[in-house]
Amino acid sequence: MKINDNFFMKLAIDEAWKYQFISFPNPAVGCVVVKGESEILAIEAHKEAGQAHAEVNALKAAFLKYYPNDILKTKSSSKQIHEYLIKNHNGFFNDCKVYVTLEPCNHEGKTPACANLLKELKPQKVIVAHEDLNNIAKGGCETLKNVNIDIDIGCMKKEAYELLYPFLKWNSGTFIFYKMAQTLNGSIDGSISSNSAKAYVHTLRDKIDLMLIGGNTVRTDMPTLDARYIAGRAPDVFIYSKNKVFDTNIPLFKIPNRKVHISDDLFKLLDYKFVMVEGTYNLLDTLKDRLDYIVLLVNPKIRNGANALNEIDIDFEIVHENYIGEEKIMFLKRKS
Ligand SMILES: NC(=O)C1=CN([C@@H]2O[C@H](COP(=O)(O)OP(=O)(O)OC[C@H]3O[C@@H](n4cnc5c(N)ncnc54)[C@H](OP(=O)(O)O)[C@@H]3O)[C@@H](O)[C@H]2O)C=CC1
Ligand SMILES: Nc1c(N[C@@H]2O[C@H](COP(=O)(O)O)[C@@H](O)[C@H]2O)[nH]c(=O)[nH]c1=O
Repeated sequence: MKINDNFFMKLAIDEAWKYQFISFPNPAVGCVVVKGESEILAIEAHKEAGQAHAEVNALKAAFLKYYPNDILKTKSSSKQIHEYLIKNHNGFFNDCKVYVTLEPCNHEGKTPACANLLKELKPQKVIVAHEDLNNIAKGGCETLKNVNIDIDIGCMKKEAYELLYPFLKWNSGTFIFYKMAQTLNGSIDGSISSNSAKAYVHTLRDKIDLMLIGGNTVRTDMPTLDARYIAGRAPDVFIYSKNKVFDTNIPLFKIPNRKVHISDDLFKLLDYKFVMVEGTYNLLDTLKDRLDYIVLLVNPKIRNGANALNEIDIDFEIVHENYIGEEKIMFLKRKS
């Protein structure tokens, strides 16, 4: 593979995908710092809303790579890191290139503006994959150009757009993704996922506004649908059902402060910004026109079990793929 801007930006994009959805309501963003021609000092991401942005994490990690015992390692809040680096950078970043998947923010929100930090640190070049479309945060590239920092915009823009897309959608309406776990041979019933994949799913449950689940799954599994693997918050639940008759003694109805909607009208979903559907092939076929992304978790085993319905016929594009332990995770969208 050629070591060029695309190579470094791909590292930033892949890092950001690890926190896709988990950074809600913020976008998933990744950042790589390279010293000189090709010395990679840091590959970082924005991990959670309220925590430091990708650039701040990457600039901190890059500095500590050269000065591992510097007092900077004790600074954890974004504001502290900004202030410390601005006072103590000593020109360290002047021969560095900073690759970031989204234009550095130009406004003070829960954390200080990344464009302001970069402006002070004066890296040799900032390479941005996608401009910020958010009216409040945009303008970072302009700020950097105004102090003569070399800027390049548009490196791996399509891939950066797929990364940014959930954020654009939940900011302007409702983002809906479908989560399905299966074995290598496509069976979907019983316990499939490893504990680490289940913990990942519970991390998603903790972040979403609403979970949609089919009526038959509720009757068959009598599920809880909480985030107990990570001691997280249980989302509201929408049971998609025509039948509408359920035993309300099952655990999902017993969670305090949870709203449970039982309906065959999907209009209610639009009251929520971030929705996860947990289901399998039948429901996927029914809901396919409404889904933004599909998250498929494939456990590397083959075993007897319930499988796909015969009539299903959907083509997907793989937007991103990775592993959670031994489990394959794929982010898919329907081919248009
Ligand atoms: N591996 C995984 O990730 C998951 C596995 N599962 C497994 O899947 C199996 C169940 O799958 P499946 O039988 O497909 O059941 P689902 O509950 O996922 O989907 C079918 C149900 O959705 C409701 N539904 C479908 N179309 C409509 C519509 N147009 N309007 C309103 N409601 C509608 C119906 O509920 P009703 O009958 O109440 O009207 C129907 O029974 C179980 O074994 C469960 O363990 C389930 C989720 C995730
Ligand atoms: N078995 C299975 C999943 N099944 C989903 O989890 C629900 C059970 O949730 P809870 O009662 O909270 O444990 C079940 O009804 C179905 O929607 N999901 C996965 O990621 N991996 C798995 O192996």
